[in-house]
Amino acid sequence: MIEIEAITKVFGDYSAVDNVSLTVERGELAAIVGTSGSGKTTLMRMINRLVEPSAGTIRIDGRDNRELPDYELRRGIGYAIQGHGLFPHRSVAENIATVPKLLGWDRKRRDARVDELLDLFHLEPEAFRDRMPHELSGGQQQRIGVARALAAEPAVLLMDEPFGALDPIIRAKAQEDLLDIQKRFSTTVVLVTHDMDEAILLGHRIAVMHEGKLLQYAPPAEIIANPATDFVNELLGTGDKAFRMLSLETCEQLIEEGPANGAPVAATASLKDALAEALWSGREALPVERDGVVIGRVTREDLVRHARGPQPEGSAA
Ligand SMILES: Nc1ncnc2c1ncn2[C@@H]1O[C@H](COP(=O)(O)OP(=O)(O)OP(=O)(O)O)[C@@H](O)[C@H]1O
Repeated sequence: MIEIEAITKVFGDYSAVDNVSLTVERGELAAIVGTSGSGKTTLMRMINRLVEPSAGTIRIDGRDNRELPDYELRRGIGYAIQGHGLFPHRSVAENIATVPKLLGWDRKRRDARVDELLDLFHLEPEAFRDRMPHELSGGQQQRIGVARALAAEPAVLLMDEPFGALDPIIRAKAQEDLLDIQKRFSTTVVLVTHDMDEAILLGHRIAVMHEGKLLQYAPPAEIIANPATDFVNELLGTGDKAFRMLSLETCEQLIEEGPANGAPVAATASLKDALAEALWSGREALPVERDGVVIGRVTREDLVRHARGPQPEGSAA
Protein backbone atom coordinates (compact mmCIF):
# COMPACT_ATOMS: atom_id res chain seq x y z
CA MET A 1 0.00 0.00 0.00
CA ILE A 2 1.25 3.47 -0.88
CA GLU A 3 -0.01 6.40 1.20
CA ILE A 4 0.78 9.81 -0.23
CA GLU A 5 -0.03 12.58 2.22
CA ALA A 6 -0.07 16.27 1.36
CA ILE A 7 2.96 15.93 -0.87
CA THR A 8 4.41 19.02 -2.56
CA LYS A 9 7.40 19.59 -4.81
CA VAL A 10 8.55 23.11 -5.52
CA PHE A 11 11.08 23.91 -8.23
CA GLY A 12 12.18 27.53 -7.71
CA ASP A 13 8.87 29.29 -7.19
CA TYR A 14 6.84 26.76 -9.17
CA SER A 15 4.86 23.97 -7.52
CA ALA A 16 5.23 21.00 -9.88
CA VAL A 17 3.18 18.94 -7.40
CA ASP A 18 0.90 20.86 -5.09
CA ASN A 19 -0.45 19.28 -1.90
CA VAL A 20 -1.44 15.92 -3.35
CA SER A 21 -2.86 13.12 -1.19
CA LEU A 22 -3.86 9.69 -2.40
CA THR A 23 -3.68 6.05 -1.33
CA VAL A 24 -3.00 3.08 -3.56
CA GLU A 25 -4.23 -0.10 -1.89
CA ARG A 26 -2.08 -3.21 -1.94
CA GLY A 27 -2.45 -5.11 -5.22
CA GLU A 28 -4.17 -2.20 -6.95
CA LEU A 29 -3.10 -0.28 -10.00
CA ALA A 30 -3.36 3.50 -9.93
CA ALA A 31 -3.06 5.24 -13.29
CA ILE A 32 -1.94 8.88 -13.23
CA VAL A 33 -3.16 10.88 -16.21
CA GLY A 34 -2.96 14.55 -17.10
CA THR A 35 -1.57 16.96 -19.63
CA SER A 36 2.12 17.39 -20.27
CA GLY A 37 3.86 19.16 -17.39
CA SER A 38 1.02 18.49 -14.91
CA GLY A 39 3.40 16.84 -12.41
CA LYS A 40 2.74 13.13 -13.05
CA THR A 41 6.35 12.04 -13.29
CA THR A 42 7.44 14.25 -10.39
CA LEU A 43 4.70 12.76 -8.20
CA MET A 44 5.70 9.22 -9.12
CA ARG A 45 9.41 9.85 -8.59
CA MET A 46 8.81 11.04 -5.06
CA ILE A 47 7.60 7.52 -4.23
CA ASN A 48 11.06 6.01 -4.82
CA ARG A 49 12.77 9.28 -3.88
CA LEU A 50 14.34 9.96 -7.23
CA VAL A 51 12.84 13.37 -6.39
CA GLU A 52 12.87 14.61 -2.78
CA PRO A 53 9.56 16.19 -1.74
CA SER A 54 9.49 19.79 -0.49
CA ALA A 55 6.71 18.88 1.95
CA GLY A 56 4.50 15.94 2.85
CA THR A 57 4.96 12.26 3.59
CA ILE A 58 4.88 9.03 1.61
CA ARG A 59 4.48 5.69 3.36
CA ILE A 60 4.98 2.32 1.71
CA ASP A 61 3.32 -0.53 3.57
CA GLY A 62 3.15 1.71 6.60
CA ARG A 63 6.80 2.83 6.55
CA ASP A 64 7.88 6.37 5.81
CA ASN A 65 9.92 6.16 2.60
CA ARG A 66 12.62 8.32 4.22
CA GLU A 67 13.39 5.61 6.77
CA LEU A 68 15.48 3.57 4.35
CA PRO A 69 18.63 4.71 2.52
CA ASP A 70 17.52 5.64 -1.01
CA TYR A 71 19.46 2.83 -2.75
CA GLU A 72 17.78 0.26 -0.52
CA LEU A 73 14.36 1.80 -1.08
CA ARG A 74 14.87 1.69 -4.85
CA ARG A 75 15.91 -1.96 -4.81
CA GLY A 76 12.56 -2.81 -3.31
CA ILE A 77 10.58 -0.82 -5.86
CA GLY A 78 10.43 -1.80 -9.53
CA TYR A 79 10.80 1.10 -11.92
CA ALA A 80 10.11 0.96 -15.65
CA ILE A 81 10.35 3.99 -17.89
CA GLN A 82 9.55 4.90 -21.47
CA GLY A 83 12.49 4.08 -23.69
CA HIS A 84 13.17 1.14 -21.33
CA GLY A 85 16.61 2.38 -20.05
CA LEU A 86 18.33 -1.00 -20.59
CA PHE A 87 22.08 -1.24 -20.05
CA PRO A 88 23.36 -1.40 -23.65
CA HIS A 89 26.45 -3.50 -22.92
CA ARG A 90 24.68 -6.11 -20.85
CA SER A 91 22.77 -9.09 -22.21
CA VAL A 92 19.04 -9.47 -21.78
CA ALA A 93 19.61 -11.92 -18.90
CA GLU A 94 22.09 -9.58 -17.18
CA ASN A 95 19.73 -6.68 -17.58
CA ILE A 96 16.80 -8.56 -16.09
CA ALA A 97 18.93 -9.94 -13.24
CA THR A 98 20.33 -6.53 -12.22
CA VAL A 99 18.45 -6.12 -8.94
CA PRO A 100 18.42 -9.84 -7.98
CA LYS A 101 22.21 -9.73 -8.33
CA LEU A 102 22.47 -6.65 -6.12
CA LEU A 103 20.31 -8.47 -3.61
CA GLY A 104 22.73 -11.40 -3.63
CA TRP A 105 20.53 -14.05 -5.27
CA ASP A 106 22.65 -17.00 -6.38
CA ARG A 107 23.19 -17.75 -10.06
CA LYS A 108 20.69 -20.58 -10.24
CA ARG A 109 17.88 -18.53 -8.74
CA ARG A 110 18.66 -15.56 -11.01
CA ASP A 111 18.70 -17.72 -14.14
CA ALA A 112 15.40 -19.33 -13.18
CA ARG A 113 13.82 -15.92 -12.62
CA VAL A 114 15.13 -14.60 -15.96
CA ASP A 115 13.63 -17.56 -17.82
CA GLU A 116 10.35 -17.28 -15.93
CA LEU A 117 10.00 -13.59 -16.83
CA LEU A 118 10.96 -14.13 -20.48
CA ASP A 119 8.27 -16.81 -20.63
CA LEU A 120 5.73 -14.50 -19.03
CA PHE A 121 6.44 -11.85 -21.65
CA HIS A 122 6.25 -14.41 -24.45
CA LEU A 123 9.91 -14.16 -25.36
CA GLU A 124 11.52 -17.60 -25.87
CA PRO A 125 14.28 -17.81 -23.19
CA GLU A 126 16.63 -19.87 -25.41
CA ALA A 127 16.43 -17.28 -28.17
CA PHE A 128 16.50 -14.12 -26.06
CA ARG A 129 18.48 -14.49 -22.86
CA ASP A 130 21.92 -13.97 -24.42
CA ARG A 131 20.98 -11.23 -26.85
CA MET A 132 22.19 -7.67 -26.44
CA PRO A 133 19.60 -4.84 -26.28
CA HIS A 134 20.50 -3.58 -29.80
CA GLU A 135 19.56 -7.01 -31.16
CA LEU A 136 15.94 -6.54 -30.02
CA SER A 137 13.03 -4.64 -31.55
CA GLY A 138 11.78 -1.56 -29.70
CA GLY A 139 8.79 -3.50 -28.38
CA GLN A 140 10.97 -6.34 -27.15
CA GLN A 141 13.32 -3.88 -25.44
CA GLN A 142 10.38 -2.33 -23.70
CA ARG A 143 9.11 -5.68 -22.47
CA ILE A 144 12.58 -6.49 -21.15
CA GLY A 145 12.51 -3.12 -19.36
CA VAL A 146 9.30 -4.12 -17.59
CA ALA A 147 10.64 -7.64 -16.89
CA ARG A 148 13.73 -6.07 -15.29
CA ALA A 149 11.55 -3.89 -13.09
CA LEU A 150 9.68 -6.99 -11.93
CA ALA A 151 12.72 -9.22 -11.48
CA ALA A 152 13.09 -9.06 -7.72
CA GLU A 153 9.32 -9.47 -7.21
CA PRO A 154 8.85 -5.95 -5.89
CA ALA A 155 5.75 -5.25 -3.86
CA VAL A 156 5.59 -1.88 -5.62
CA LEU A 157 6.08 -1.19 -9.30
CA LEU A 158 6.34 2.32 -10.77
CA MET A 159 5.84 2.70 -14.51
CA ASP A 160 6.32 5.90 -16.47
CA GLU A 161 4.72 5.61 -19.92
CA PRO A 162 6.14 2.10 -20.22
CA PHE A 163 4.16 1.25 -23.34
CA GLY A 164 4.41 4.69 -24.95
CA ALA A 165 6.41 3.72 -28.00
CA LEU A 166 4.70 0.42 -28.80
CA ASP A 167 2.48 -0.22 -31.79
CA PRO A 168 -1.18 -0.83 -30.90
CA ILE A 169 -1.04 -4.62 -31.20
CA ILE A 170 2.10 -5.12 -29.12
CA ARG A 171 0.83 -2.49 -26.73
CA ALA A 172 -2.41 -4.39 -26.14
CA LYS A 173 -0.41 -7.57 -25.54
CA ALA A 174 1.96 -5.82 -23.13
CA GLN A 175 -1.00 -4.33 -21.24
CA GLU A 176 -2.60 -7.75 -20.94
CA ASP A 177 0.69 -9.22 -19.70
CA LEU A 178 0.98 -6.47 -17.10
CA LEU A 179 -2.53 -7.12 -15.80
CA ASP A 180 -1.84 -10.88 -15.55
CA ILE A 181 1.42 -10.34 -13.73
CA GLN A 182 -0.02 -7.70 -11.46
CA LYS A 183 -2.85 -10.01 -10.41
CA ARG A 184 -0.58 -12.99 -9.99
CA PHE A 185 1.91 -11.25 -7.71
CA SER A 186 -0.55 -8.75 -6.15
CA THR A 187 1.88 -6.00 -7.10
CA THR A 188 0.89 -2.45 -6.18
CA VAL A 189 1.40 -0.44 -9.36
CA VAL A 190 1.54 3.26 -10.13
CA LEU A 191 1.43 3.92 -13.86
CA VAL A 192 1.89 7.30 -15.50
CA THR A 193 0.25 7.59 -18.90
CA HIS A 194 -0.93 10.17 -21.42
CA ASP A 195 -3.44 7.73 -22.73
CA MET A 196 -6.91 7.80 -21.15
CA ASP A 197 -7.83 4.48 -22.81
CA GLU A 198 -4.84 2.87 -21.15
CA ALA A 199 -5.75 4.40 -17.79
CA ILE A 200 -9.32 3.12 -18.07
CA LEU A 201 -8.25 -0.33 -19.17
CA LEU A 202 -5.57 -0.84 -16.52
CA GLY A 203 -6.46 1.40 -13.59
CA HIS A 204 -8.44 0.31 -10.56
CA ARG A 205 -8.35 4.01 -9.84
CA ILE A 206 -7.37 6.96 -12.00
CA ALA A 207 -5.65 10.07 -10.66
CA VAL A 208 -6.21 13.11 -12.85
CA MET A 209 -3.50 15.78 -12.48
CA HIS A 210 -3.54 19.34 -13.76
CA GLU A 211 -0.96 22.03 -13.03
CA GLY A 212 0.41 20.10 -10.06
CA LYS A 213 -2.99 19.53 -8.46
CA LEU A 214 -4.94 16.30 -8.12
CA LEU A 215 -8.36 17.02 -9.62
CA GLN A 216 -9.95 13.62 -9.09
CA TYR A 217 -8.96 10.19 -7.84
CA ALA A 218 -11.61 7.55 -8.43
CA PRO A 219 -12.40 4.27 -10.21
CA PRO A 220 -12.75 4.61 -14.01
CA ALA A 221 -16.55 4.19 -14.02
CA GLU A 222 -16.89 6.99 -11.45
CA ILE A 223 -14.58 9.30 -13.41
CA ILE A 224 -16.54 8.70 -16.61
CA ALA A 225 -19.96 9.05 -15.01
CA ASN A 226 -19.12 11.95 -12.68
CA PRO A 227 -16.07 13.93 -13.80
CA ALA A 228 -15.13 16.30 -10.97
CA THR A 229 -14.37 19.29 -13.17
CA ASP A 230 -14.77 20.49 -16.75
CA PHE A 231 -11.12 19.75 -17.27
CA VAL A 232 -11.58 16.07 -16.33
CA ASN A 233 -14.57 15.93 -18.66
CA GLU A 234 -12.52 17.42 -21.46
CA LEU A 235 -9.71 14.96 -20.87
CA LEU A 236 -12.20 12.10 -21.21
CA GLY A 237 -13.32 13.41 -24.59
CA THR A 238 -17.07 13.98 -24.44
CA GLY A 239 -17.60 12.19 -27.73
CA ASP A 240 -15.90 9.03 -26.49
CA LYS A 241 -17.59 8.69 -23.11
CA ALA A 242 -20.26 6.23 -24.22
CA PHE A 243 -17.60 3.93 -25.64
CA ARG A 244 -15.36 4.32 -22.63
CA MET A 245 -18.28 3.26 -20.45
CA LEU A 246 -18.82 0.19 -22.63
CA SER A 247 -15.14 -0.70 -22.50
CA LEU A 248 -15.40 -1.25 -18.74
CA GLU A 249 -17.74 -4.24 -18.89
CA THR A 250 -17.73 -7.59 -20.65
CA CYS A 251 -20.44 -9.49 -22.52
CA GLU A 252 -20.66 -11.79 -19.50
CA GLN A 253 -22.83 -9.16 -17.78
CA LEU A 254 -25.44 -8.99 -20.56
CA ILE A 255 -25.88 -12.59 -21.64
CA GLU A 256 -29.48 -13.62 -22.20
CA GLU A 257 -31.26 -16.54 -23.82
CA GLY A 258 -32.53 -16.26 -27.37
CA PRO A 259 -31.63 -16.69 -31.01
CA ALA A 260 -28.63 -15.02 -32.67
CA ASN A 261 -26.86 -15.76 -35.92
CA GLY A 262 -23.35 -15.44 -37.27
CA ALA A 263 -19.91 -15.54 -35.68
CA PRO A 264 -20.01 -15.50 -31.85
CA VAL A 265 -18.20 -13.05 -29.59
CA ALA A 266 -16.30 -14.24 -26.52
CA ALA A 267 -17.98 -13.84 -23.13
CA THR A 268 -14.84 -11.97 -22.07
CA ALA A 269 -15.09 -9.47 -24.96
CA SER A 270 -15.82 -5.90 -23.87
CA LEU A 271 -19.27 -4.46 -24.52
CA LYS A 272 -17.54 -1.90 -26.71
CA ASP A 273 -16.10 -4.59 -28.98
CA ALA A 274 -19.45 -6.40 -29.06
CA LEU A 275 -21.34 -3.25 -30.06
CA ALA A 276 -18.74 -2.48 -32.74
CA GLU A 277 -19.22 -5.99 -34.10
CA ALA A 278 -23.04 -5.73 -34.00
CA LEU A 279 -22.91 -2.42 -35.88
CA TRP A 280 -20.33 -3.56 -38.37
CA SER A 281 -22.09 -6.82 -39.22
CA GLY A 282 -25.56 -5.26 -39.09
CA ARG A 283 -26.84 -7.80 -36.55
CA GLU A 284 -29.49 -7.21 -33.88
CA ALA A 285 -27.98 -9.92 -31.65
CA LEU A 286 -24.67 -11.76 -31.40
CA PRO A 287 -24.14 -15.29 -30.05
CA VAL A 288 -21.80 -15.35 -27.04
CA GLU A 289 -19.36 -18.19 -26.53
CA ARG A 290 -17.21 -19.45 -23.71
CA ASP A 291 -14.55 -22.12 -24.29
CA GLY A 292 -15.91 -22.69 -27.79
CA VAL A 293 -19.51 -23.29 -26.65
CA VAL A 294 -22.33 -20.83 -27.36
CA ILE A 295 -23.88 -19.92 -24.00
CA GLY A 296 -26.41 -17.23 -24.99
CA ARG A 297 -26.57 -13.92 -26.82
CA VAL A 298 -26.22 -10.17 -26.39
CA THR A 299 -28.55 -7.79 -28.18
CA ARG A 300 -27.68 -4.52 -29.84
CA GLU A 301 -30.46 -2.79 -27.94
CA ASP A 302 -29.04 -3.88 -24.60
CA LEU A 303 -25.53 -2.84 -25.62
CA VAL A 304 -26.75 0.61 -26.63
CA ARG A 305 -28.64 0.96 -23.33
CA HIS A 306 -25.42 0.27 -21.42
CA ALA A 307 -23.57 3.02 -23.26
CA ARG A 308 -25.78 5.60 -21.62
CA GLY A 309 -24.42 7.72 -18.81
CA PRO A 310 -26.39 8.97 -15.81
CA GLN A 311 -29.52 10.78 -16.99
CA PRO A 312 -30.48 14.22 -15.69
CA GLU A 313 -33.30 14.04 -13.18
CA GLY A 314 -36.72 14.27 -14.73
CA SER A 315 -35.60 13.12 -18.18
CA ALA A 316 -37.47 10.24 -19.80
CA ALA A 317 -36.11 6.79 -18.94
N1 LIG B 1 14.28 19.07 -12.06
C1 LIG B 1 13.41 20.02 -12.39
N2 LIG B 1 13.71 21.33 -12.26
C2 LIG B 1 12.82 22.29 -12.55
N3 LIG B 1 11.57 22.05 -12.99
C3 LIG B 1 11.22 20.78 -13.16
C4 LIG B 1 12.10 19.70 -12.87
N4 LIG B 1 11.45 18.53 -13.12
C5 LIG B 1 10.22 18.88 -13.56
N5 LIG B 1 10.07 20.21 -13.59
C6 LIG B 1 8.85 20.95 -13.97
O1 LIG B 1 7.78 20.47 -13.20
C7 LIG B 1 6.60 20.37 -13.97
C8 LIG B 1 6.04 18.97 -13.90
O2 LIG B 1 6.91 18.07 -14.60
P1 LIG B 1 6.60 16.53 -14.74
O3 LIG B 1 7.72 15.92 -15.50
O4 LIG B 1 6.28 15.98 -13.42
O5 LIG B 1 5.29 16.56 -15.63
P2 LIG B 1 4.54 15.39 -16.37
O6 LIG B 1 3.11 15.54 -16.05
O7 LIG B 1 5.17 14.08 -16.06
O8 LIG B 1 4.80 15.79 -17.87
P3 LIG B 1 4.99 14.88 -19.20
O9 LIG B 1 3.69 14.22 -19.44
O10 LIG B 1 5.30 15.92 -20.25
O11 LIG B 1 6.12 13.95 -18.94
C9 LIG B 1 6.97 20.84 -15.38
O12 LIG B 1 6.60 22.17 -15.53
C10 LIG B 1 8.48 20.69 -15.40
O13 LIG B 1 9.05 21.62 -16.29
